[in-house]
Amino acid sequence: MSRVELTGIAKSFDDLQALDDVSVDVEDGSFFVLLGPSGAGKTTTLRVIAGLEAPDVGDVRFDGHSAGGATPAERDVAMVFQSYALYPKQTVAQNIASPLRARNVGPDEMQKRVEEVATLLRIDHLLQRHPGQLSGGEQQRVALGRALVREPRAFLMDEPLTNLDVKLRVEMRAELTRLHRHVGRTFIYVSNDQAEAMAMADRIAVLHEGRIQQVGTPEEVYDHPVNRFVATFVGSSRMNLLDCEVQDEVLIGTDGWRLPAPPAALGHPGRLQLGVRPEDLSVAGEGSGGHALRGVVYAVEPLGDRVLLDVEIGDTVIRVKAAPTVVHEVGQALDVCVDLTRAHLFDHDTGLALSRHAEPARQTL
Ligand SMILES: Nc1ncnc2c1ncn2[C@@H]1O[C@H](COP(=O)(O)OP(=O)(O)OP(=O)(O)O)[C@@H](O)[C@H]1O
Repeated sequence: MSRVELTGIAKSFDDLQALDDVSVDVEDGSFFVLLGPSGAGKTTTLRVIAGLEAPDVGDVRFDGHSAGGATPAERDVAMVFQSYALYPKQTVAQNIASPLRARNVGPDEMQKRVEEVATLLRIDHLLQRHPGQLSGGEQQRVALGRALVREPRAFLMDEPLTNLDVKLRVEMRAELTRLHRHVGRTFIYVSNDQAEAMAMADRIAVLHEGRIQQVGTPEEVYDHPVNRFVATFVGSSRMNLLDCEVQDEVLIGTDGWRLPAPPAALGHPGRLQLGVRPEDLSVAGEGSGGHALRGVVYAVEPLGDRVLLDVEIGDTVIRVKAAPTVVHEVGQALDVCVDLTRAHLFDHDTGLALSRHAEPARQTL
């Protein structure tokens, strides 16, 4: 059992507020990702959970009991870092066994547990090697093995895949989710890579400048971002933002375009931003209908299964994921169709989403 709750955590380093009123509830056995850019406060949050950093304000609870002044060892959590921190002079088997040696586990039991963990991580053939004889991915598995062998109540992982090459990262993502299902323990995983978070998490907490922006399933943060930061941080291609305002049930773009105003925009005075993901845009005449923006192709990036088009709409360049079947050329004029049922609206000044998901337009222009 290990439910981890943070309530109203604040932490400052001198005059820098690293965490501000951070509250999250991590369910027992879930794969919870703390996602945010560099400096957002992710590692500090993990260190507060581990007991390596004392919060100025707030409480950490494990299964409903306050961790108070409990030491890291008393909290019984295992940390895995991006640097593997293996003992270079010890074999893989000795490295994995090191937490058990510290707990005076007998040699037979120790060997059995090390072999079980090594089999699970598919490094059982490497047990007699030293870390210097291993690839980065294998070293990371040994570091995971050392955390797994003690069967802690929760695993805290701080960007453990950062040092691996892209292919290995993707492979290890799948390994970690398999491992999580197998051990059934709580994983709290820090990442600045939204794709990693989307692929692995049961739930994601998006952190920015020390504050939790949103907590939800990957689908919730992707489809219903609560503000512009979450909307643009989550997604492999950045969400397009177009400045506009609403007049008489029409969204009027600063760049001169007009679209039917989604209900959420009606009656909202002042400046807005229309947010549309590249996959919710298409080139007119390529199959999908919708309301169109007139533009000129600025750049073309073929990806094989899709073509990324940068299109100038007035002074704004937006990105469109287009079908690869039609050839597009720089300078070509075209109409970009907007799927308004998938569009988002933000208050220009506060960045807050007007509605969590805009409804289909009420009128057709
Ligand atoms: N011991 C410390 N002393 C002073 N400032 C610190 C300390 N630890 C963290 N900070 C500052 O607190 C802020 C949050 O740091 P933290 O390491 O938690 O961010 P992060 O989201 O994990 O970033 P990264 O992805 O770069 O590791 C940063 O501005 C950082 O410089």
